[in-house]
Amino acid sequence: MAVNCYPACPEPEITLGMPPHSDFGSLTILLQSSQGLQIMDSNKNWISVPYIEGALIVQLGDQVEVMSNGIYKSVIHRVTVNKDYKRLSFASLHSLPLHKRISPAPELVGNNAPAYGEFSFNDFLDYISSNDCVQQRFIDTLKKSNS
Ligand SMILES: O=C(O)CCC(=O)C(=O)O
Ligand SMILES: [Fe+2]
Repeated sequence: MAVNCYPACPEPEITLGMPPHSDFGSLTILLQSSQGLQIMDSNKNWISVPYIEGALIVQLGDQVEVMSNGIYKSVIHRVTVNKDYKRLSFASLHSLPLHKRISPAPELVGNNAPAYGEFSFNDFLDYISSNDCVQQRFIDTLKKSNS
């Protein structure tokens, strides 16, 4: 579980509360205290997720994208800030075990080559400790050129 706190910001137009990313795990279940979450659509436009009191937002993560061989995409999202009030979010992050090696399900690959390479949580940790994750997401490093 991650609890995120975004203080009110005097110049919200020149910063972000959280930069664009997709979550590493399989599923994220999120509760937000006010609007701020944005998701990227297929045309690369940012769409604000409406605030509905008490609603839980479910997002797919990178593990589902890889296991489904790209049939389901992980959600690229970011968080904006505002100048009037503090925002909180509670993210319940669901992931396969840390040592588990994850790869596209053969049933979904069919006769084609898999679109993603295999990875584990350790590979992900190595990547985020030595790379700029805003420039390139970890999942992009797993994509095969045939995808
Ligand atoms: O604050 C939010 O709405 C999103 C938080 C988030 O993306 C995360 O914890 O990974
Ligand atoms: Fe996230």
